[in-house]
Amino acid sequence: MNNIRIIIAGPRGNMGREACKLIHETEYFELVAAIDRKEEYTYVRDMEGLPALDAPVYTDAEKCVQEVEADVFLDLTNPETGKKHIALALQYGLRPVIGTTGFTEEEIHELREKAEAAELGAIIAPNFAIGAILMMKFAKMAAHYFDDVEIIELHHDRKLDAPSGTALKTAEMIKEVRTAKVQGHPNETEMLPGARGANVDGMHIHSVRLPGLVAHQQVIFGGDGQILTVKHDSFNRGSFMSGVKLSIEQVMKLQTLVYGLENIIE
Ligand SMILES: NC(=O)c1ccc[n+]([C@@H]2O[C@H](COP(=O)([O-])OP(=O)(O)OC[C@H]3O[C@@H](n4cnc5c(N)ncnc54)[C@H](O)[C@@H]3O)[C@@H](O)[C@H]2O)c1
Ligand SMILES: O=C(O)C1=N[C@H](C(=O)O)CCC1
Repeated sequence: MNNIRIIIAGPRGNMGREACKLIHETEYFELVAAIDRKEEYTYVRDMEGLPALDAPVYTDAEKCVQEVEADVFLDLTNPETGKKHIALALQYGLRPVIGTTGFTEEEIHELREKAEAAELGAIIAPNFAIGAILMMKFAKMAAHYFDDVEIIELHHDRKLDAPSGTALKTAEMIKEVRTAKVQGHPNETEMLPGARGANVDGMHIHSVRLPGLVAHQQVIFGGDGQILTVKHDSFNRGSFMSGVKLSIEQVMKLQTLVYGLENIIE
């Protein structure tokens, strides 16, 4: 098998550091360049705490994809940059693996058309943790039997987006099978705006942000005399790396855009 040549954006972030380690430790992965915000580093090996990789560091993403031959563009930056990078990768014939969130349905549809026209694989993964994918799948399964559900997502207080991509994805998956219903008392009033959380098709999503947390979610279903809770916790960024590895491998075999690893994992 040929090496999979990877460009990473955001190598010094929490996720980027783990991903650089993963690439370094995987025999058939090769880091060919990194994209950083700071003009301070020449090679990845110059970055504190990162493996001794000779990949050059760019601050201009377009220059990077023009100059470096690569197969996969791995983005672990922020929602705004992730959107720019996925378009850039597809434009220059690279397969994007995007870990950032915040894509609308229309944006995903448009990007899928671009990927298919270019015959390129692309993956947008709101959550790379295999346990979180199973949590979403189990929640969808339960939604066949319970129409009343609330989602509580809990993350570290450095997170930029709310609700989380995982919570939105979970709500979308539940929506596919749940009988539409406005939940709670028909006359309920919020004494403080936002008290009932965000509303997706009558389901409520609550976002908690606290130091000490990493990424956690509970999906709570209520029925006559019973409650079912489906729960997942990521305690460190290492929990996401098996999904990052799988995504890099799978994107090489795809010719379309896949949104969510539940579409890849049986
Ligand atoms: N899909 C998943 O499973 C998953 C898991 C964890 C985090 N995330 C998402 O991944 C992203 C990164 O998370 P994190 O915890 O590592 O965040 P972080 O803030 O620790 O790291 C982000 C890094 O991106 C860099 N960056 C920002 N803009 C950039 C640009 N224009 N070019 C190059 N680099 C740029 C920052 O300098 C920083 O080093 C976030 O959007 C987060 O929501 C996804
Ligand atoms: O740390 C984050 O930010 C995470 N974001 C994902 C989301 O928005 O669902 C999940 C994993 C951690």
